[in-house]
Amino acid sequence: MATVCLSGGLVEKLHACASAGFDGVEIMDADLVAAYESPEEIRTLCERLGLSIDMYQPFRDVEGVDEDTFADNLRRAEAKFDVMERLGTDLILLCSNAGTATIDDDDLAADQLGRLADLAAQRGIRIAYEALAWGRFVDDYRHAWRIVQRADRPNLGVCLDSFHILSRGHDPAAIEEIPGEKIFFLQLADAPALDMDVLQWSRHHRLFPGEGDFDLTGFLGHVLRAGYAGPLSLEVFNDTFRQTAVFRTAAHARRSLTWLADRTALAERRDAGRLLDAQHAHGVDFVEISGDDLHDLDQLLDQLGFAFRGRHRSKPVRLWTAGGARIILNEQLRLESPRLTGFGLTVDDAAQASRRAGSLGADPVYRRTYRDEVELRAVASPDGTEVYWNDDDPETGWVSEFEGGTAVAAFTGDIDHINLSWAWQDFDEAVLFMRSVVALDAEPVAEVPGPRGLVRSQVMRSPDRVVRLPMNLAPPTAPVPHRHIAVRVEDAVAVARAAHAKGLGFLPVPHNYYDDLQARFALDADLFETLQSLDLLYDRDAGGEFIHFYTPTHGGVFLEIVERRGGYDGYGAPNAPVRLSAQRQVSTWTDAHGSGTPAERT
Ligand SMILES: O=C(O)c1ccc(O)c(O)c1
Ligand SMILES: [Mg+2]
Repeated sequence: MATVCLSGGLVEKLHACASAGFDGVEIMDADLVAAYESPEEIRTLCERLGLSIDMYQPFRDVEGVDEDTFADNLRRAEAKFDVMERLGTDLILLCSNAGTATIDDDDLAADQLGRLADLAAQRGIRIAYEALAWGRFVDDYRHAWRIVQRADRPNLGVCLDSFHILSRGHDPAAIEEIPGEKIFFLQLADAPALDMDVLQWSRHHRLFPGEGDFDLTGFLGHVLRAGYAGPLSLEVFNDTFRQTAVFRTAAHARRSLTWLADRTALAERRDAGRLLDAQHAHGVDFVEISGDDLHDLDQLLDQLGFAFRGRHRSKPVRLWTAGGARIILNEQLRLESPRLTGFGLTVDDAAQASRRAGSLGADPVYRRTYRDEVELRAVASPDGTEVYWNDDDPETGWVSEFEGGTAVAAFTGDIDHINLSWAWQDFDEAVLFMRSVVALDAEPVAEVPGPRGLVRSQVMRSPDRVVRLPMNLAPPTAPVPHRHIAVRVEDAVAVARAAHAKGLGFLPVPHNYYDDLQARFALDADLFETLQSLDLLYDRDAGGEFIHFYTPTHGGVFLEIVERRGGYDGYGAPNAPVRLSAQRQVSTWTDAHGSGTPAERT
């Protein structure tokens, strides 16, 4: 772990690395310079914590300069070699010159690196030369390797950093042409696919492996096939991770490395460090809403046509269902306003899913259960939202613990998707959590316009696409992140009509939306009239059509009813701005006028 990834002072960072299970660190020059502890004290602390100091970094701007400047560079280097001796580490990272280089000449660069290496050799120090993506004359790892070959010193090798290579689109396959023992160090970082200045991208937007768009499994495969046997180190410059609690970020980073090592072990057919096979979810078992008083939600579910299936035998928990859509209302937690606090997934082997989650460092959740009740296996996601696994038929299993319900649902449904919003500091960790612990795949990041700006959104889904979790970034001002449950039905128009008849107020859709819909799709008159009269939304893609509507929000939750016609594969994203604006309209009106919705006014 590079200490630059974490928040706080050097001593805290080292404690956090050790407690997360790292066995070595790259110490950042800036972290040491700002520390009150001497290099000897840091060395002792690392020894006691069981951390090796695998590298000291970075040293900058050595090669491609005139002789006077180079002489000063050697003087600077000697001072850092002194510090390394006191720290007890023998490897230093040298970044390709991005600041002072004036002479573009590989022979000169090789000569200067060679002379630096000779100076280092007198102290038993090795140098790992890294091509920065924004280096002045050397910005490609293949170029750095050519210079290292030309210098031809035993204590001079390369440092490979996935960010510099993949951000520039350089083919990592040529890594296999470098002998493994000349790769002195490996730094791993993921990143979102952005089109921006590469230095800014690197310094602010790197992510832990599994959180971005880089193919790190493929990358690491090339490095291992080259014969590299040194540490796998994370070097992630990211403003969010520098602001979150240091122990938590270290644990999060460790999960990322465990996951990547496992994926690569699979790809490379190595068995070392292999996790249990992932359990792919094949359905949503239930979604749970918690709050102090959930009677408004009882009413909402009743109006939508859900069946009340009863109360739990031993807990203040109620169950509503419609076909395979099971919604639990839980009044055990003393939350002031309702929140979506958990969901269950069906898998082949729940015990294995939870053992694998444990190996990935996920926090187990304990729910009070009695001997004659079904054992619940769950873990807590980054913001505490609980994820359960079930490998039984729910109808004969946990559902039978609910008693006293009689009604039959007005329709059959299924959970189509669960929309989860996350606070800014939890989002990246949530992507990794869903990918690693919950074994979902990540779709590319999208941006949805809303009244408060563009909202970052990313869909996570099971390989068979049955379980879908669109995730988005909650506005920083929201007191509770809004989340919703989308229920798929055969006939959304019929469900809407019946719900209207039972007095359910929908989110009012602006007339302008329907004008625009007609302009885009030229719908037939009947369908158009139906949509408009019932406040329904519509979308179409190459595969089919989508009809949907949203209920009003209760605390932080609302429901969506969706109908997929043909092979429609989206989530009505083009309608999200209209939904967000309608929700804002309702809450603005409520804030200003106390209660009620515009729909109730008309
Ligand atoms: O942003 C930088 O300057 C920087 C420094 C050291 C590294 O290893 C690196 O990848 C980037
Ligand atoms: Mg680096």
